[in-house]
Formats: sequence, structure tokens, C-alpha cells
Amino acid sequence: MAAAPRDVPRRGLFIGGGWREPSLGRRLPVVNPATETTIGDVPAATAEDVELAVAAAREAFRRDGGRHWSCASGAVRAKFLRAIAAKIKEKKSDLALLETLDSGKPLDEANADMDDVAACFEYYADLAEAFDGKQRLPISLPMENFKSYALKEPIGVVGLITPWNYPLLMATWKVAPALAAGCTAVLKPSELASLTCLELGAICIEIGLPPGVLNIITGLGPEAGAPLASHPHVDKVAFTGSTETGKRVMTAAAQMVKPVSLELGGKSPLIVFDDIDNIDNAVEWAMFGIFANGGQVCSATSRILVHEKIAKQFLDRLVAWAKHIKISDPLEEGCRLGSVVSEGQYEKIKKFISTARNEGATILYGGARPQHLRRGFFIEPTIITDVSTSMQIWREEVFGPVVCVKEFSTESEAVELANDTHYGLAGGVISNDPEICERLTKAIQAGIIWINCSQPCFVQAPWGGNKRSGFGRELGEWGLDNYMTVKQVTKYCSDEPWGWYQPPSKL
Ligand SMILES: NC(=O)c1ccc[n+]([C@@H]2O[C@H](COP(=O)([O-])OP(=O)(O)OC[C@H]3O[C@@H](n4cnc5c(N)ncnc54)[C@H](O)[C@@H]3O)[C@@H](O)[C@H]2O)c1
Ligand SMILES: C[N+](C)(C)CCCC=O
Repeated sequence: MAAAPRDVPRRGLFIGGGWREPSLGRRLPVVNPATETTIGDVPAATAEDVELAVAAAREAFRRDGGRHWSCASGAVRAKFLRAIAAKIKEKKSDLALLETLDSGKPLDEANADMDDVAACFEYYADLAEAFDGKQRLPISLPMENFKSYALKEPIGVVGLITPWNYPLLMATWKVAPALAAGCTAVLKPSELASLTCLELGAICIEIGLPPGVLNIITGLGPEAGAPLASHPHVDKVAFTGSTETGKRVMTAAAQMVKPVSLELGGKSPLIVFDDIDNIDNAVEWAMFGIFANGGQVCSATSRILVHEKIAKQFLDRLVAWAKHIKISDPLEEGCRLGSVVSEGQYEKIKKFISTARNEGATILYGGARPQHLRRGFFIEPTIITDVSTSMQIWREEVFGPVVCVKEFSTESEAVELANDTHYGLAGGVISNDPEICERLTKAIQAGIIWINCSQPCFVQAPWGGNKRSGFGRELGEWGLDNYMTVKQVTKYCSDEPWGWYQPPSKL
């Protein structure tokens, strides 16, 4: 049974531990993409609000000399992170429902996202605690009259700018490590899906997070994101989104030599070899790699390369499985493909499909609105063949349930095709031969390699890309380092004079 939609809470901007109306009083409508109805609105922050949010974060960073947050022990911060995780678990079904209403993703996926959100806060609570014991580790030096150690310190006030595809999860991948590190933060979620991020503000109030430690400002990219990225009192910007916006963020930050980390787009390959025992297992991973979350996944394996010997069989099975996907209102039980996030995204995906057709590719399956769904931004799972490497569908990120499939005959051809992209986020290999898997793990130019699967993601393991997919790593211990700066501390431990200069005459 579908869950009954609830009222969408009306929230302000979350600044300094409380709600504030946006300075210009403007709000943005929230549209449920599965029904095309307006279900609420969110505040539209502008530069004036960014000013207030950054000031609140700065004040929280310095309050009482940092004793209560930035210089407090990791154990102190861990308590707050665990309290947030507990609240996420308690409110899981409400949050998942809001996420689905806001983004169109199947409710089962939104529920899994909330589990991941809670797990991420818990994981960084553990790291914050463990961190206390790892500080000031001595560095071995070649001179015994000096002692040295490295002190890791929070980088300061951080600006966190996030996308709409996993709204609360992508925010959490930044908020949890930033807070664990002792930073204070201003989060700017995507204007296309901000509801659950605002609910995180409500949770911060409930658990008594010190005011200003986390501030959440919703609004448009150029109006709220741009002033945050260029703000002189923001010490670092962590951005997830498109490569085009990533370039703008990096340009703005460069003016102040401000560090950035960028998690950007992808056009990841999945290479299927002919030595596999079970073609359906491969097909299911291929499906998960492109149709989960409606293909709106940065790491989606949107280019399948299949060995020519099994290509026909693989494609037949892929189409058969794709026909079986339940496409429905995302609140319906068993839904596996909901709507895409917005009308704009829907139109963009349809344009990609028509351009592929016009360029000579074959739409083997899908490519249109499902006939049984008259409203909502739904697109069938779409499989495209007869693709050449100059086509747009091969080169550009669609961010929808659209996969292109190409055959290869040799391993080296597969590697060349896999790397024939400006992106470098992820890649997958499906083969029974461990040596092939090992060789391709090294040969594929990407930050994440999946072997005999696609898309599994664990908070303990590093996440991020190369090439135009960005740089820096989230998750795991690498995620914490994103929000730390390293200070070298060196002490002279001898009573002897240094002896470089001659002392002045005592006469
Ligand atoms: N690598 C990853 O881990 C990862 C994860 C999720 C999504 N993504 C990528 O995100 C993209 C989809 O997300 P999107 O459409 O929300 O991306 P987007 O670039 O349009 O927006 C991302 C965020 O940037 C803000 N923004 C827009 N213009 C800005 C500006 N001038 N200055 C500062 N901020 C600005 C937006 O408001 C939003 O909050 C895809 O390309 C996808 O691959 C990457
Ligand atoms: C691994 N997940 C959960 C699919 C998240 C991917 C993040 C990028 O879109």
C-alpha cells in the first residue's frame, strides 16, 4: 500500500540555531514530480541571508575560544552526531516520505537513503571519538634535540553545496565529517529538493546542537550558492553537483585561494566479458547501475560495453528485465522506477533520446513516457544501441534512466572505450577471470572500481573522481581529512644554545 502523503512542514532558513524568514521574503514552490502538484514551498535565500549564516557559523566556531565546539574533544562532538543519527532513525518514515514527495524516487530507495544517512552520522561519530587518541602522534626526526608532531585542526567555517539526487544523503556526506572535524558549516541544498535538509535543521534544534554550528539556507544556485562559494569568511567549499557549476565554484574560490573539493558528474563504463557463468546476474547489476534512482546517480554506469560473443544474448535479457521494472507513483509498493526530479530534467532527458535517434543510434527499448502514467515526469527505462563514440549519448551525462550499449572484441578495445570520456568517477568490470579484473582495475581511469557489481557504496570506503569528475575524496577517513588542516608543531628540547651565530662580546 502507498503511504499517505502528509503535510509538508513550512520552514524558514535555519540560521544561528533557529528559523528565520529570508531577507527578501521570497519562497520557492515545491513540486511533487510524480504528480506535478505543488505541495509546499521553501525559503529563497539571497546574499543577505548568506551573510547572516556565515556570521552565525563564524561566531559558533570561535565561541568561548572554541571550547564548546571547534576545540572541544571529538567525544563531545560525537555525542551530537549520535543524537542526530538517533533522530533520523526515529523519523525515518516521515523523512523518507518527504524525500520521495520532493524528488520522485521510489519510497524503498528513500528508506534505504535514510538508513545510509543515520549510518553516516554514526560512522563519523566513531571517527571523531577515535580521533582524540590519534592526535599529536610524534614524527620521527633526524635530530634528537627536536621533537615534532602534527596537529590536525578543523579548517574553519565551511560552505557545503549539494545536489538534488540524494538530497539528505549527499548533504550528510558533507555535514557529518565537517561537524566531526570541529568545523562549523553553512549547507546550501539544491533548490529542486530541499525539504529533508530543512528537517535536519529541526533535528538540530531537538538535539540541542549549539547555535550556528550548522546553518541551512535554501535557495537558487546563483542567489544563495554563489555568494556562499565566494564569501571571504568561508574557509573551504565542498561542492557536489554538475561539472559546469563545479567550474564556477572553483573559479570563485580561487580568488581567495580557498580550498575546494569537487564531486562532479560522470559517464561511467560497465564492461561485461564473455567468460561469465550467469548472464542474468550481470544484467541485474547493469540494471541497478543505470535504473536505480532513475539513473540520476553521478556514478551511474551509463555506458555498457559488452563482449561481442554475448552481446545479443545480453541485450535480449536486458530488454526482458527492463520490461519487468515496476514504473509507478514512487509511493506505490514495489515501485522500482519513479519520476525524474523535475520538468526541466524530464525535458532534458527526452532531448538526449531524440538527439541520439537523430544521430543514428537505435532506441532498442523505451525512450518515451510510460503509457499508463499520464501525469508526472516519468520516462521508461531506455536502452540505446548502434552508438558511435562521437555521439552526444556516448559523451555527455544524461542523469536519467538511459543507457547506451556498445560491443567490444578485445580487452584493449574495452579499456580504450571505457577511458574515452572526460569523466573519471567510476567504472565496473564483470568477469570470472581475476586477472582480467586486476588488469582493468588498474587500466580504468576512475576513482571507484566495482568488480562483478555496480554502485554498492559503503561509508567506510573513499568516494570521488578523477578528470572532470572532480577531486578530493568523501567518506571514510578521507572524508574527515577534507575538513581538517594540518599544523606542524616542532619543539627545541635542548638547553644548549643553537650556536649558528657568534654571541656578542661580553666585554
Ligand atoms: N560525484 C558525486 O559524488 C556526485 C553526487 C551527486 C551528484 N553529482 C552530480 O550532480 C549533478 C546533478 O546535480 P545538480 O543538477 O543539482 O547540479 P547543479 O550543479 O545544477 O547544482 C548543484 C548545487 O549547486 C548550486 N549552484 C548552482 N549554481 C551555482 C553557483 N553559480 N554557485 C554556487 N552554487 C551553485 C545548486 O543550487 C545546487 O545546490 C550531476 O552532474 C551529478 O553527476 C555528483
Ligand atoms: C552510492 N549512492 C548511494 C548511489 C550515492 C551516489 C552519489 C552520487 O550520485
